[in-house]
Amino acid sequence: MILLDGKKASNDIKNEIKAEVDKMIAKGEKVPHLAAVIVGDDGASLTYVGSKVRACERVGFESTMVRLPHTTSEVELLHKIEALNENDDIDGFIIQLPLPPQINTQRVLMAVDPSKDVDGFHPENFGKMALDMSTFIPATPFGILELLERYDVDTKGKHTVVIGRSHIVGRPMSILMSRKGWPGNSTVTLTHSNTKNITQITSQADIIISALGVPNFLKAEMVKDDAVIIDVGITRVEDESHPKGYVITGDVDFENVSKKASFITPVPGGVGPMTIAMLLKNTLLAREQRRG
Ligand SMILES: Nc1nc(=O)c2c([nH]1)NC[C@@H]1CN(c3ccc(C(=O)N[C@@H](CCC(=O)O)C(=O)O)cc3)C=[N+]21
Repeated sequence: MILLDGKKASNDIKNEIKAEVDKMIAKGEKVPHLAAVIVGDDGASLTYVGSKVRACERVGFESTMVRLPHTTSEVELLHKIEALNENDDIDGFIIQLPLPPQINTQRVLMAVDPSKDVDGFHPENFGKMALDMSTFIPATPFGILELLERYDVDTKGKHTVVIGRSHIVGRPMSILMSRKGWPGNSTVTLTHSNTKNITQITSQADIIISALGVPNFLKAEMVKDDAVIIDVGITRVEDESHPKGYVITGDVDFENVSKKASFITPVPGGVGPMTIAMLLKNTLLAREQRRG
């Protein structure tokens, strides 16, 4: 079994990005500037956005965190987005999800200038991705592709089973794994909450990408020998014995599944850190495209 070490790969990527930023600085160019908008004070969301800001500092990017109260109206958020779209100093920005219930997420994501949409959530960018056009690929799926590539995982002609059809992971992942080229070229089955007999499907998978959010959902009995296992789950499970009061738990019963797997991502330290590294990569791309 080979561990797909997202912590290590993300550090390598950050060093590569840092080297690019150093070149920009040496030439007297403006460095990439990422903004993150967070509405409300959900603990997990604040942690993730905090990690993104720290990652920016680490590679030499400028960053701005925009904090809005949980009572923010959709119109107020749309005005903030308009300001970020027009602010020439900002190269890319993200609206941290989930948003409070009074705000329509799809309308908000459609308001982001596609050229600054480093999350790749705008329908124009999602459409481009589905059509193999160059665009911002959503950070989590992008990070998974990057991990498969860095560990030289063979995906061609393999059966990939994706669990979960979310707009930010499962759905784009199913499209990307079926695309021509590598990583990709696999035969994809997209499973979800209405899938019947999921064990019958996962047992036939060469590659399983689980983005469900149910701790320890994927058991050893559901996996065939030598499968490649990608765990996107990051649920906080209460645990009094831990200083933080919780442990981050993946979708995969790692202890038992890892005994059968050829490659497997740990949680934490797998897909999560890759997500942050690829957001930085998209922001660097946004800067380069805006410079022309
Ligand atoms: N607009 C938007 N873009 C996102 O990319 C986005 C989002 N909204 N909403 C929530 C999800 C989740 N997400 C994670 C990022 C990093 C870790 C991460 O670094 N995880 C660490 C552990 C972090 C911890 O201690 O909680 C790890 O897995 O090792 C996890 C999850 C980005 N998301």
